Order: sequence, then structure tokens, then C-alpha cells
Amino acid sequence: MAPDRSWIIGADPGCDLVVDRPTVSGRHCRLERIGGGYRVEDLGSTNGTFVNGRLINRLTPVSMPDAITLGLGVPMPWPVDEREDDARSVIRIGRDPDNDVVLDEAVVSGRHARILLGGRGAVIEDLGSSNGTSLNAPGRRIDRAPLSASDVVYFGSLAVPAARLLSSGPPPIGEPGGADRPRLTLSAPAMVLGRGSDCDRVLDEPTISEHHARIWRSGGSAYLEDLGSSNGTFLNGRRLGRRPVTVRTGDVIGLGSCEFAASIEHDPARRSSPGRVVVEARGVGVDLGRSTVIDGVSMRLGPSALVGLMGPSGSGKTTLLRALVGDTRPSRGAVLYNGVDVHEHDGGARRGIGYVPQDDVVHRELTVGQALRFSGRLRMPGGANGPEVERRVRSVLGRLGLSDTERVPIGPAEGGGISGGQRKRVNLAIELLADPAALMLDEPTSGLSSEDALMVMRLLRRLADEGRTVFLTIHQPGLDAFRLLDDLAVIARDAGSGRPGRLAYYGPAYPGALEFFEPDAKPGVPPSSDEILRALPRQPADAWADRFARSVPPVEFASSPSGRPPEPPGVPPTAADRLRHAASQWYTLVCRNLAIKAADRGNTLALLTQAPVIAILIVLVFGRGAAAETTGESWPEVSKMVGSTTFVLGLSALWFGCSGAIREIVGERAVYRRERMSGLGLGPYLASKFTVLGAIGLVQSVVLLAVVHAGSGLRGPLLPMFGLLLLSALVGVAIGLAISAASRTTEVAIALVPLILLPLLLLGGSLRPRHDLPTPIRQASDLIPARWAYEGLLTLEAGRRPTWRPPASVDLPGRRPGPTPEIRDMAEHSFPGRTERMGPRASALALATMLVALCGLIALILRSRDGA
Ligand SMILES: Nc1ncnc2c1ncn2[C@@H]1O[C@H](COP(=O)(O)OP(=O)(O)OP(=O)(O)O)[C@@H](O)[C@H]1O
Repeated sequence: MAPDRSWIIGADPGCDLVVDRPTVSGRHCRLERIGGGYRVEDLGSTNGTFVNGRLINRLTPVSMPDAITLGLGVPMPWPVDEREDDARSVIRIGRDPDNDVVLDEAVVSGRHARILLGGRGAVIEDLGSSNGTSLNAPGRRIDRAPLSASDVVYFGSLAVPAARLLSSGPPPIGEPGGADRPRLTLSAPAMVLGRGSDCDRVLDEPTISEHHARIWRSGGSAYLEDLGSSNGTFLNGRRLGRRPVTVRTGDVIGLGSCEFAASIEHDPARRSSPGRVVVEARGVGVDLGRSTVIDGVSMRLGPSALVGLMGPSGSGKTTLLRALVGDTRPSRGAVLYNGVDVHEHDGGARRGIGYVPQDDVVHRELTVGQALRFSGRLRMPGGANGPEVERRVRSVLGRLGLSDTERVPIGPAEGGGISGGQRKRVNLAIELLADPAALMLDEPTSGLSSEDALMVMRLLRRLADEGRTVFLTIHQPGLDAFRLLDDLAVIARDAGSGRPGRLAYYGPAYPGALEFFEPDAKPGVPPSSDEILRALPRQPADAWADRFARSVPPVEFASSPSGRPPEPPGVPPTAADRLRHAASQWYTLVCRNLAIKAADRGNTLALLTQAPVIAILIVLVFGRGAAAETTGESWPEVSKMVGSTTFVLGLSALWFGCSGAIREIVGERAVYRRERMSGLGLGPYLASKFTVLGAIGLVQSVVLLAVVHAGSGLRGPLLPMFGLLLLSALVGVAIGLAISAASRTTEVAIALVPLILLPLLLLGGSLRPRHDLPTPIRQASDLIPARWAYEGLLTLEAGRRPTWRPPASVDLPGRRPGPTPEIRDMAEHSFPGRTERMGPRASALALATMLVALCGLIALILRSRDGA
């Protein structure tokens, strides 16, 4: 009898029903409608056609409730016309608020598409949208196509994983899986089934084990797992192995001799905003130093997806993450954020991404509340005002369970600070202040206990469910944490080969990744993410990468910006706006610096006491040797005292400035780097450092001069001397900041100190008079700020000592013969041609020039590190 109608089903585009899966053959099977029923025939496919778990080799009668699978577990889609009556529910998708899934994006039409959910799978239909609906690549437009959870649907150019859409549908109408089977409804995140009284669903049947199976929801899908039962767990007639399998509404779950129809209830949080951001890596390669760390990485991070990145230590996870957030510029390829190249558009795109680096991006001296408020003022878009920042800080603290720690200093934990897990959450909280649409985190669970790690992962799961794209590097997560991931990316790199890390896998995390790497299945041992890392060394990284590339269709990218640009093009800021913004950043940073100094009492006390202590020491060492008339000292004694005292004065001011600044930048490098990515200006940053350190230098200069001037009997004019000391202190600050900016660690910065201090001493002009130095060294000494401070202070002092004459017997070596062996002579001798008018001016000018040059140098160093 001839069929009424027939459909060819397979992977070839010309088939009536296209199922584009690696295990499905080009023309896989034929479905026929005949009379009131259907029959199916395999067309010589490689992997076979199965009906209710049995391989068929001839025309086999089937009906809609039968489980028909193509190759390795791919459900056969029913022709949509046939299924219309069978469709148990419809998910409407579009921009209009009355859709089941609302995608509030310009590229999405009001009523864009719908998904028909039937007993055996789903079909998506475009509803005549303006920008079309495509499947798995932006260009592959469809009017109607079968849909599975692993597909990515493009609404215009906005990509949304199908898993997210399928989990958003309304509850099915009618009895799933046939009216004759009892329904097994998953409404909680997880459910254990078995005979034991502690099970979530107690099934008192002799063929059911104490703890028989578990069913749980994760990342938009539901999974069924056998818990080592005696009589097995079945899904649509196939016995489960050790690994969990995806379960959908309508599937038939068999436990021992009992059968149930699965009904997966949907998570209402997923229904409104499946996400706004697509992050794409297009063939990204990064060279660092002389080695290529990663190469050819292409991936697309969909909206509201929680994606993990695993790989052996040193494989390039952090490098990839930093390229994705715009912190490291790829040597090859590009990173796009909603179609905008993050590295080309300096600000906007980058600022839309929340990035939590491995190192803390908080000052440990501050309390949790202070850290968040300062960060909020610096980072919240559009220069948010005080009440807005306050509201946002309170809301974020509450959401992350940190309200109780608001007044607790951040760290260290052993010094009464918050715990490691709380600190990770504070770092995350800082990012959430600006409500980013994408969040990238470098090892957010490292160093945490398994409970804390799970808590952080649950938090990230929630953030992804709210519509964010969340991407994190992770080392060997526990099974519960691993299950929370939607997708997993794995980087493989051959240890010691010098070859780059390659993308070895990117796809569903659990159990998909375990299946891909085919770890050794040990009966009774629960599967674990460690098996992936153990499997990697079995093949070279290139072999994994090739195998992965063969297993999935090549990634295609949107050719035009996909979705909403990261920052709506508003009115460009005027010069006045920019100035106001810079002033606000400067003010916030000054307040934060002061708060840190106030909290860091030990360090600040040391900074403030060093001036009086050193001043008293100078007086004690040199006594009143400079007050010649009163002590009756001889000429060389007095000139030596005056020379040494003025030299040590200038040197101390320089030193105070330098030592106060040496840790300032290097000590907060991670914070600076992160804030710079989110729009911190270099000008306000440097200005804030000079403001606070300059104020400290000012107090120190006043104390130093007051004590030494009075104690040693100096006669130089106070105000000009103070001006020179303050300038010296500022140059010292600039030297300290330059060392701090150039050093990778605080230890390196401190190790560089003698390199600075000793030339100041040796070439300053006091230990060895300048004119005695060989010519090149003398010329080099003009670059030494201590020499200028000395000249200025000495000539000021000389100007006030015109008449004193030493005993005739005294002779100063190298002194010009003549009758006036005054201190003026010594100044003239050391700095020929400088009068008491010229000397201080030349010194001030030289010091000011050095200050400006050093500021330029610090800015250059910091700028060169921006993209490093
Ligand atoms: N600035 C740099 N210059 C040269 N090589 C670098 C630089 N930064 C990192 N590398 C090298 O790149 C490789 C990858 O480093 P990366 O930190 O990305 O690895 P990872 O997978 O995150 O490691 P881990 O898991 O240990 O954190 C390492 O071999 C590292 O030594």
C-alpha cells in the first residue's frame, strides 16, 4: 500500500527534515504516513535508527509516543504539520512583553518566532520577523526547523542557546509521555528517587533500590542519573550507564519495573531575560614574550550562559580570559562584544564587561562598605551620585550575603578581616555595582573550601540565570559545582613543547565534556571533572583540537554588530563633562587614599614620625656648629657644619618623599589595572597620588626645617628654604612613584632603593665637592636632585653670612687665595658663579624640571603597562 506522504530525514540540506548532527547520516531514514499510522525505515545510515531502543532494519510501524532516535541518541523530529495537534505547548518569543520569552533587543521583532513542544522534541518557526531566525550560525536562516537543547538560535543577530529557550516554556498541557503512565515532576532543582525514606520521592516497590536514581536541573537542561541501582534506570527504553543523560518533558523514565512520564517544570527566573550579550573570540592567538601562549581559539559565549574554562596549569587560561576582557590585545584574531571589537573601541565595549582577576581588586585596609562605596563612585556609569551609589551598594551587599560584613575590614582573615570566600564575593560585588551584562572571572573558587566554592558557583549560576554571560576559569571543580555549568571550554597545551595552547573542547559541560574526553569509567565511582585533566595528556593538544574541530560545525560569526552595542550612542561628553568627571575621580581617589592611610595606622605613624626623629638626629649630630659666632668655631669646622647640615636637609626631604611613594603603585597594581580598564583616568590617578603624598611631604618639610633651623643655628631665609625642601620632597615622591610603576612586585621596588639612595649621596656635591669630580661624572651629577637641593639651600645660607672670618691659620684646600674665607666662598667654591640670588633660583628651576620630566616618565610607564 502506497504511503499518503513520506519524509526523508537526515543531515543533508535537501532532506525534508534536516537534522544537522555529526552522528546523523546525510539521508538517514524515511518516515511514512499510511492510513492512520506511521512507519519508519532506515536508509542505510552509518549509526542506525532505533525505535524504543531497538535497532530497526526494515519498515517498522511507529506512533508518536515511540522513542525514535537517529544514530547516537538524536531524537527524530516529527514533521511539524503532523505534530501540530500533538504540540503540547507553544513558547512565543519576541520583543513584545506578552511573549513567553521577552527579548528586549532592537534586532528582535515584536513577535519573532515560536517553539512548538511536542511529545518527541521541539520545532522552531519564524513568524515573519524582520531580521529572520537562524540556527547555529547567523546566516543559516530557517522558516521552520527541529530544535534541540544544544542548538544556538539567532534572532536577527542576537544569539540565544536553545537550552535557555526550551527551559522557558510554559508547563506542558495534558499528560506527558502518554496518559497511562504516572507523571514524575521535577519542580525542585534536584530530586532523589528510591525506596529509602530519605528520598525526595519515595517509591515503595521491590524492584527499586534504596537510592535508585537522581534527576536534577542544571544550565537549562534536566538530567537523569542512575545511583548504582540493582535493576537499572532507563530512559525511553535504554538503560543508563554510569553517566547522566539529558531528560526532557515527555520522556519515559524506567526505574526497575516501574515507568514514569517525565515532566520538567520550568524555572520562572529564566522566562523574561535570556541575556543581552554575545562575546565572540575569532581565531584568537596571543604571543607573550617570545612564546605563543594560545592560538586559534574561536568560541562564542551566549547570553545567560555559565561557562567554565579548564586546562592544565600554564595552558593559557588566564591569557585567554585577559584577551576576552580586553586586557591583553590578541596577536592574531579578534574579540568581539556584541559585534564590537573590544580592543579597537577603547572604553565602551571593555567597560561593559565585569572582570574579576585572580588577584584581589580591593584594598585590604578598607572595610567592605568603604571599598564598595569608593569603587561605586569611580566605576558606576554616568558619574552616579551619592544616593544612587548608596542604594546600589546596599542592594549588592544584600544580594551577595555580605550585609553583615559592611563594617568589617577586608583582610587578612587572621587579622580580623573577612574570610577568603567573603573576599571573593567582595571582588564580585565590586563588579556588580556597574551591573555588567557579561562577567569574566579568573579562578573565583581557588583557595576556597568546597562549601565556599559551591556557594560562589551557585551565586554565579544565579547571575547567569538573570541574563548575564558568565565565563570563569576553574581548576578541578567538585561535581556539584561542575553540574552548575552550562558549557565548558578546555584548553590543552603540551607541557614543555613550547607549542601554544589549543581549544580542545567547547560544549555542554556535564555530561557532554566527560563524554568527549571519554574518561575511564570505573563502576561505582562517581564521574568527576578531574577525569578531563587526566585524559588530556593522552594525546597531543593539536590532536584534541582537531578532534574537537571535526566534531562540531565550524564557528561562524555575525558579520555585523549582533545585538545592542555596549553603550548606547549618546551625546559625546564635552570638555567640561570630561573635566568634571576627572575632578570627581581625583576627589574619590584622594578620599580613598586618605581612608587607607587612616586605616593603616602603623605605616602612617612611621611616615609622620620620621621627620621629627631625623630632624632631632641631625641637630644632635651637627650640634650648633653652624652658629659660628656663638660657638667660636674655626672656619673649616663651621663651613663643614653648614655644608653637611644643608646637604642632609635636602637629602632627607628627597628621601621622605621617595620612601613614602615606593609602594604606592606596585602595592595596588591589580586594583589600578582593573580600574583603568573600567575608565579610570591616568591624570586623576597621578594627581591624587601627588595630592596625598605631597601633603605628607609638606608636613614633613615644615617639621624638618623648623627643628633643624632652630636647633643647628642656620640663618637661611625660612620661606625659600621651605620651598626648596617641598620641591625636593615632591621630586622624591616622583622618583618613588616611577620606581613603583616600573616594578613588578613590592620586593623589586624595595630592592631598587639603594640604587637610588647611593647616587644621591655620592653625587650630591657634599661628600666630594662637585668641582673635584671627573668631567663626565660632574656632568652626570647635574641630573641628581640632591645636588640641586644642596646648592639651593647652601647658597641661601651663604647669603646670610657675609662677614664672618675664620682665624688666619685656617686654610681650605682648593680655596682661592684671598682675604675673605667666608661660607660664601664655600658656596662659590662648590657651585662657581652662583650668587645667593642665582643659586636658589637655578635649583628651584632644575628641581621643577625634574618633577615634570618624572611625571611624564611615570605616565609613560603606566600607559605602556595598560595593555601588557
Ligand atoms: N607576561 C608574560 N610573558 C611571557 N610569558 C607569559 C607571560 N604571562 C604568562 N606567560 C606564560 O604563558 C603561559 C600561560 O600562562 P597563564 O597564566 O595564562 O596559564 P594558566 O593556564 O592560567 O595557568 P594557571 O592555571 O597556573 O593559572 C605560562 O607558560 C606563562 O609562563
